[in-house]
Amino acid sequence: MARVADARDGEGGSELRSAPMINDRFLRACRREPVDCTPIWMMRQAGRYMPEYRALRERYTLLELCRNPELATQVTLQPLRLGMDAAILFADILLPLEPMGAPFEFAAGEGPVIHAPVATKADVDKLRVIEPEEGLGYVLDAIRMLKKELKVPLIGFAGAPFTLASYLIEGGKSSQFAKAKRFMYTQPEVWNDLMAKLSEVVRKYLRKQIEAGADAVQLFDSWVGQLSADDYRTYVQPHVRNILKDVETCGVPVIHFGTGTYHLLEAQREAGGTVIGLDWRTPIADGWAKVGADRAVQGNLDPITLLAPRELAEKHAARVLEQAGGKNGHIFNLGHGILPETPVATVQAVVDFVHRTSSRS
Ligand SMILES: Cc1c2[nH]c(c1CCC(=O)O)Cc1[nH]c(c(CCC(=O)O)c1C)Cc1[nH]c(c(CCC(=O)O)c1C)Cc1[nH]c(c(C)c1CCC(=O)O)C2
Repeated sequence: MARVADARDGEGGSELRSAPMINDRFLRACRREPVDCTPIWMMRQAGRYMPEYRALRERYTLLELCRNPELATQVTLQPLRLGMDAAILFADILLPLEPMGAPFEFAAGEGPVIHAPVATKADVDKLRVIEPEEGLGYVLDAIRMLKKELKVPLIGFAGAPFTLASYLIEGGKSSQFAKAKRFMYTQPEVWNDLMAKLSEVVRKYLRKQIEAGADAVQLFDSWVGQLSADDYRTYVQPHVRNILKDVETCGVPVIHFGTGTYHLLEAQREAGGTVIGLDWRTPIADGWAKVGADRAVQGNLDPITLLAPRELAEKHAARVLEQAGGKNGHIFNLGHGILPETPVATVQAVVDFVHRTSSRS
């Protein structure tokens, strides 16, 4: 742990400010060390499927929850009653866009809406490469607050440049990413500038999250599976590599996540990451073979199986564990975020099932 503490805090006081960590099986698995049982957490584990989250959302908007460190702390802690082995900071990948000069809102039923989507070189030139304290200090405050409370590791995160650029250019959610890809093909130099600016912000932001106390960080490249392997290597990989190679020197695990990425796993591995995320389309054993035995893997239950009868969800969870083969270096997770209509009882059942059936003792 000394390595982690050193990298984390220039003031040398982070360990004193933190509550003692009692359960570190998530961090051990990230480092491919032996564990007493397979650790589990779930992407979007704090969210609308939980009644206590919905109750808070009646009083506050999503952005209000994110921007208030006390509320963000409270929401981050909510799912831990289900026995998760890690907490993920409550925030959103889009938060850096506003201080960079691209304000947005979450419109009911529509997802994010960027007020002025990026279309031209002038739009890219206007975006500011901010320092994280400038405009994102509330996220760092929430991390410091959480570290006083937590008995499990805290995961910080950021969006990867392709996924952020796709929201900026599309103006919101998209299915084919036609605007973003057209931009990439028709204005490759401007694309490169945009990716470089986003990467620099993300690199600094992840470093600051680690300094504030994050025990691991995850880079969400949720939509990068839309690209061919060639295009990934040309237009995206150098930027992701710049982020990951730098952040890896902080000494905490870095999780590199995407969906629909079976064809990209080798290229993602080259770009970096202590742990590579796999979605449910990729059998863990196949994905792990592509990613290499020197990396840990995270995944990959289909989130929709949590809407099935509990026994079936458990059967799918058993299959994930079986494919991971009880090897060191598997972190159980969903292949993507949990759906709002998921029954809490099924989440609880799967967490208990994974702990019970993967027990090494
Ligand atoms: C693409 C992306 C976003 N945000 C995020 C991603 C990458 C992961 C992924 O692919 O799902 C990441 C994210 N967003 C949120 C978290 C919190 C931490 C967690 O528990 O995982 C994390 C890690 C809160 C949130 N961010 C959002 C919610 C929905 C909640 C609400 O309205 O209260 C939550 C809990 C809103 C959001 N935020 C985003 C979208 C597209 C939406 C709307 C879609 C939806 O409604 O589910 C952008």
